[in-house]
Amino acid sequence: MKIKNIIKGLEVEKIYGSLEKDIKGISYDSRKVGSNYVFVAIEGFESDGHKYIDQAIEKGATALVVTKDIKVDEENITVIKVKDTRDSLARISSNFYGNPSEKMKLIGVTGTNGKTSITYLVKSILEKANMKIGIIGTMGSVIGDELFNTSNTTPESLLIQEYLYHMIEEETKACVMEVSSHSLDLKRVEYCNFDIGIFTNLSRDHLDYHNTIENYFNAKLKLFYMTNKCNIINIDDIYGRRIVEETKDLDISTITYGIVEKATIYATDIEYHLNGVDFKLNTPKGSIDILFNIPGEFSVYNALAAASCAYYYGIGLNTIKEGLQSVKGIKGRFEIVPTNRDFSVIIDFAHTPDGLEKVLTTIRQFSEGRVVAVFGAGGNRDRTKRPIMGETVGKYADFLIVTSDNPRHEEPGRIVDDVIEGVKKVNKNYIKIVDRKEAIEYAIKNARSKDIILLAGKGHETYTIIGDEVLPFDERQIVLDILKKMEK
Ligand SMILES: CC(=O)N[C@H]1[C@@H](OP(=O)(O)OP(=O)(O)OC[C@H]2O[C@@H](n3ccc(=O)[nH]c3=O)[C@H](O)[C@@H]2O)O[C@H](CO)[C@@H](O)[C@@H]1O[C@H](C)C(=O)N[C@@H](C)C(=O)N[C@H](CCC(=O)O)C(=O)O
Repeated sequence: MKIKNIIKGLEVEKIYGSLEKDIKGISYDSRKVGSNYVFVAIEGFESDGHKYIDQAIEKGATALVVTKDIKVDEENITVIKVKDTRDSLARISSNFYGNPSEKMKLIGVTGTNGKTSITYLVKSILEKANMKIGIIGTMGSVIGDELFNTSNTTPESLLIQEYLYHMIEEETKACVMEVSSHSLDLKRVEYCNFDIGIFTNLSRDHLDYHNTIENYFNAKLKLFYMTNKCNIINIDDIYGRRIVEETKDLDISTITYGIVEKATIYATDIEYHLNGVDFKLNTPKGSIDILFNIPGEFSVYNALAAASCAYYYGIGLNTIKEGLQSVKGIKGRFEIVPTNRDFSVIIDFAHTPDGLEKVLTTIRQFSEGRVVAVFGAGGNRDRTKRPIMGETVGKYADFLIVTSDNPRHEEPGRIVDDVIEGVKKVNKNYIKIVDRKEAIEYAIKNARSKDIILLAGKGHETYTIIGDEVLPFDERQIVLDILKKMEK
């Protein structure tokens, strides 16, 4: 594609050199530049892409997108100066891949908790309506029948556009994408043509990045100004009600959902049990009973969000029911590990105070024995939430084993101490075992009849991040190995 076509719609300050060159690819990382590439120099948090321009040229870049004045051989290298290279990266990536989001139904899901589950529920329902669906999110990206692992929940704009392009090639009709607050702030989803935006809930998280919950909210809010057709909002959440208020003058539809507040789509007759939750799904076009296979109130909210999306697309209630009921579970979301013992082990991704409260109150509804929580907090991420996580788990669990969870570059013992600071305020029944495998082993070896052991934080992850290393760590397998060892 010629440079002049790639930069269509780009806000350009100055251009040096020819726009007639053919471009074979785009990269914002000098190490990944190939022959006849555009290199986009981004001023990041750790480093500045402008420092790597020489390397990018050496590797074959023939065009540069920059924000700073630079000196290069203008005969051979085209330089495009812009105000914002993150925004520019999103624009040129979308152009390069033929603006794929305009050729499909794109559904964005944002909020602190529930995003991943909702993407899989939407996929399940739309598939029952004979639509081929792609996913971009925490558990990787689903394109056709393949799963591609991504390190971010919402990848960089270049990768998003590439994935959407491949989805179109696979004749995918819709993509459900988890949209993180970081991605909204860092313009990864700019120029994505969203049909629908879904809001789940908002609670304390990522304050290391956003500093205040208000900034965090404002980042999420952006999505609801980007959608073209419909915003789907949980109005039982105070921030959901704010989104409805803030976007009320936009010329798009709003569907609200909830259990408590008067919403467009709502649940009644809710009956909770350990293996799921039954409820009546009510819509303006009628009601239907749902036997949902994932327990907890949070599951009702997730199901309502997905049902609202399907409802907007005119999918009938029976198909919605079929789609919801055919989901037997979602990896790492209230996942019960089969132990064949008189105690239970549940793996859940909960890693925020609100997420932990939701999963623990759900367990509390059915627990007949003790609730034992094995959990920790991630390193190089929001420190302020650690004691609050400790206090929350301390309130709901009978016994706590505070351990490591992706320490990254921090000293794991110190992170555990930060968590314990909060635990101590409410509960004295805790133990510190920094090594997560040993912590799980301790929980299982000391389990009593009817105990429920919650392994919180890792969820679907099958690795642990220590320093820059990503090491294998699959909790399902670890539990089974420990049980096997105990049999000997
Ligand atoms: C804070 C943050 O989000 N940082 C993201 C950001 O990094 P950055 O732009 O600051 O990169 P940098 O390291 O300073 O480098 C600046 C530029 O120099 C370039 N460079 C660097 C070295 C070199 O040799 N050559 C070169 O060209 C880099 O490619 C980059 O373009 O842009 C990178 C490329 O897209 C992201 O990978 C990176 O995410 C980091 C890894 C991250 O962990 N982000 C987390 C916080 C995040 O985004 N999380 C959300 C939410 C998850 C949740 O909900 O729990 C997510 O969506 O995943």
